[in-house]
Amino acid sequence: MAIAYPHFFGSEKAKNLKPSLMVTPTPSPVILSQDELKKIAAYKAVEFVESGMVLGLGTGSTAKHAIDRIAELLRIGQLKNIVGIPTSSITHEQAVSLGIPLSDLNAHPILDLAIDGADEVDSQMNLVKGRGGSLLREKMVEAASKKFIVIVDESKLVSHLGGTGLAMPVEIVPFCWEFTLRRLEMLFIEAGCVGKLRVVGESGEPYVSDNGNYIIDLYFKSDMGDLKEASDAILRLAGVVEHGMFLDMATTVIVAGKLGVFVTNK
Ligand SMILES: O=C[C@H](O)[C@H](O)[C@H](O)COP(=O)(O)O
Repeated sequence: MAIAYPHFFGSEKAKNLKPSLMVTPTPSPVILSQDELKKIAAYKAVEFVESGMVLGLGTGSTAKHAIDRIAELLRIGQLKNIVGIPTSSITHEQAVSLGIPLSDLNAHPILDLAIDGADEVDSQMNLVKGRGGSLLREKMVEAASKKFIVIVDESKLVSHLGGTGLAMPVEIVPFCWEFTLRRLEMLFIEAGCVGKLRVVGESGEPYVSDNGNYIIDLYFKSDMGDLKEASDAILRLAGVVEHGMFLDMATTVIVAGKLGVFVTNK
């Protein structure tokens, strides 16, 4: 057994986690692309899917591989009677095109398992999600799942959330969005927080989520502090719908990297 990424899942901070098991060594000296690593993690996660499950279907380039694999196993009869709950319109479209039977949280308020990617994973299995804009539906579906497997390539591992200089997304209502953006920045003034309205490409037009909302991407110059306090403070702001920190939600993280595939459970 090998401890995966000792500075993350083997660290003092992570002692509530079961040691990671390296389940598959990556064939050496093959150099795998990031997308190939995402696919390896996704396929490993699908090994946990059983016939008859109600499944949360994540969003993004990693989750897409998992959905392709689930559809393939359904087609060849290795999986049966799966019901998928999609976390975005794009995942809904992908699943429909692959013939995966779908439903929603109204009909299935408790899911057996959700599988999704992440933008950042820390040593406590806390996540940043939503750089693809789907954080709200993802959080609703994944919070309703008995198990939530996160699938990432090793580039997503971070020592603390928001510390990569990359975005921590917050979904807000469009009404007076600049006001909400300033309030968000004020919350984290000591961390040098700068908020930017997400726009579509070069158009300058606001990106609109599946729920008709805008996304503010928060960038931090230094640590945003206690994550639970940060989460509560963001959610207390009127105008905020949800944020992309997924705290204490993942039950398993599957990391594919240069050394192999590692599965860590809570
Ligand atoms: O909104 C997007 C989702 O949270 C994705 O799961 C996340 O951005 C990771 O995406 P990817 O697998 O493409 O890196």
